[in-house]
Amino acid sequence: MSQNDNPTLASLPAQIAALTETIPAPGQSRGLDEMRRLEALNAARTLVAALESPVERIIRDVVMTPPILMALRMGVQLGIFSQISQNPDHGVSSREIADKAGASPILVDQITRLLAAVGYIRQESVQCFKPSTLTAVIADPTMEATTRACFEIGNLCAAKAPEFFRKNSNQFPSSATDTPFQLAFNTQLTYFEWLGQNPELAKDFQQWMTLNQQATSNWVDWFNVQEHILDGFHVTNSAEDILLVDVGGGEGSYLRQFMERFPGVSGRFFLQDLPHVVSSIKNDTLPGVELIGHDFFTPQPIKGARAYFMHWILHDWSDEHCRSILSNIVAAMKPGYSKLIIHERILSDTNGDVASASLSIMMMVQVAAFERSEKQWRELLESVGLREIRFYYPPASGEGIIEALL
Ligand SMILES: C[S@@+](CC[C@H](N)C(=O)[O-])C[C@H]1O[C@@H](n2cnc3c(N)ncnc32)[C@H](O)[C@@H]1O
Repeated sequence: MSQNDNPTLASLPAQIAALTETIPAPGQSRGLDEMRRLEALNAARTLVAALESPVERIIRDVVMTPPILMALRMGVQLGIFSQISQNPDHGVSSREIADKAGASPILVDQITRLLAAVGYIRQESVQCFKPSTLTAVIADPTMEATTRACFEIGNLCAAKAPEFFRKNSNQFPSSATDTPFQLAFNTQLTYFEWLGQNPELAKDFQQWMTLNQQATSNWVDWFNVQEHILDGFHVTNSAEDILLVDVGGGEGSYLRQFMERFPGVSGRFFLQDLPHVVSSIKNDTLPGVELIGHDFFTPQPIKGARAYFMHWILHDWSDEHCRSILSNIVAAMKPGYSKLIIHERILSDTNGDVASASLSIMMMVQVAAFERSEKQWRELLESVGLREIRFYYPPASGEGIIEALL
């Protein structure tokens, strides 16, 4: 019996289409719970891998990925997503997009053709487009900023990486001032020093941080903050009641999340980051938070807090730099009381996930750093005298919590 005679295989396209129809739209009340959704997504990816030939897969990754990324970046630059999402009923023509952007119509045609083919916009008729489910999402200013930041910086570093590694005999970058980033941007500055001199991209970068926070599971919902932080908090009704210091806290999205989840808890909250970041935070966006311009390579000025929190800080630095950052916090911690709370990926030693492995490569090519496994975290924290190191994993996937005491 040929495969075409096998009734199960012959009806495969119809079976998959019928199954697809049963999946509720995101946010619908009878939607899948998050665990089930991720399990189903993995199963669907296995199905695609079974159907796609190896050569098709390789061509998709190697040949098609760069133009798709470029079309997404150009979609932002030409205002394609915002225009189409603002005109859901009538749709927008290539000519209208070109006129508004001052671009040549044939350039717009090139970009819209690919964007429609990959589902970011929907083709209504010849050269006329309406929103798909992705259009309004990518037209959001945070998402557009993320697209710019990841393309302008991350993509360029990745593109320069093979040349960089050829020149350095394929060794892991030895310092944050000698990575594909410096080659790509022809600079001797580190990534963060360079951002300090490029305010537009620095703003986009902080938006990307906010997006990451919105897109990943919320640590205050799954980590037992009450038991691990609040229950042991000494309240003396004095200026010494410091609950949380967010070290390198960016624009404060994680602090805001904490305060919204636990409104009314007593104690002081601090946000620290480089002066150019802190000074860009608008006063009314973080009520109740004390802002401090602080370089975490210098002594920690806030002593004896209940918790020192860091998200996406240590993965930006080599072990040597991390020891310096950590030692400054350790010197401020009250033994047996202050907790270090690190919110980062914890790499598994086998069968790693795509997101963690990709982020680790991004860290390597931009800042000579990497994501860490449990063993690497433990060795790092023990090397600065921390103890009672515990690991907590989110319910589905994403970033964990590493807790330590002095
Ligand atoms: C990857 S971002 C994470 C920001 C924030 N924790 C979040 O998750 O949204 C790293 C942060 O470290 C800050 N940073 C870099 N070097 C620093 C330094 N020497 N001292 C203090 N903050 C620094 C950057 O400005 C940036 O906001």
